[in-house]
Amino acid sequence: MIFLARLANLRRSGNKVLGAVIKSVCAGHHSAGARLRVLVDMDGVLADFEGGFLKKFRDTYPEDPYIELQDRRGFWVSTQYGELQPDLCEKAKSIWESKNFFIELEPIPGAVEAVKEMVNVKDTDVFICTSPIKKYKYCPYEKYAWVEKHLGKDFLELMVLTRDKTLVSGNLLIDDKPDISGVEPCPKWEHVLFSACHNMHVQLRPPKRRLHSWDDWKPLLDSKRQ
Ligand SMILES: Cc1cn([C@H]2C[C@H](OP(=O)(O)O)[C@@H](CO)O2)c(=O)[nH]c1=O
Ligand SMILES: [Mg+2]
Repeated sequence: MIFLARLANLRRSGNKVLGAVIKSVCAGHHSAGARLRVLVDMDGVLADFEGGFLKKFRDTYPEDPYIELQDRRGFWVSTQYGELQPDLCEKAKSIWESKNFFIELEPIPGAVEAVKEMVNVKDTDVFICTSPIKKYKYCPYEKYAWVEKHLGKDFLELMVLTRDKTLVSGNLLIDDKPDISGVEPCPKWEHVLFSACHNMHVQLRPPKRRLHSWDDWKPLLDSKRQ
């Protein structure tokens, strides 16, 4: 703590080299030889929340308008549905608050294979970092059940359920939510935005980058080791 306070003082006093070191540590840079810790988000990255939502919404409310996946904008589904027609905000929420919504989500293409391979990569630790919804009756249980079903029992050990991902330390956080904030102003990880229908049009401010699909995960991890 004292060391960090001194570093912060040096930074304030304008020491450019140390300032850059602190900044790079804050940006999730990785020192050579150390293990790489990768936090993998669940909905929108491993599990197809958007596809599962649209299917169940249309089945449940066949008379109501809906938004095609290519027309989705903004992270929160209920916000865009509420803009389309006010009553659709609550109807949208009713879908992911229902029993079997989370467990029945299909895997995102390539996700299961990628994560199963990633856990066996040398010097790499993988955790599944996911936020449960506040209506907790089904969601937390079903998230565990989904992981067991698609990835296997051993992966239950790797689950981190939190509403605040800034509290979790890692080198990389692969997540489809464009803005991830919380009580920690300087999270350890570099957030890499996983491309999803709702964030395709979001312009990233450099040096922020994307993982366009699971096809590209190996070069991403390699880039953090250099
Ligand atoms: C309400 C809502 C939740 N979610 C996901 C994000 C969180 O999971 P995850 O952290 O695994 O991506 C979870 C709770 O908000 O549901 C969406 O992706 N879109 C939404 O509109
Ligand atoms: Mg997500």
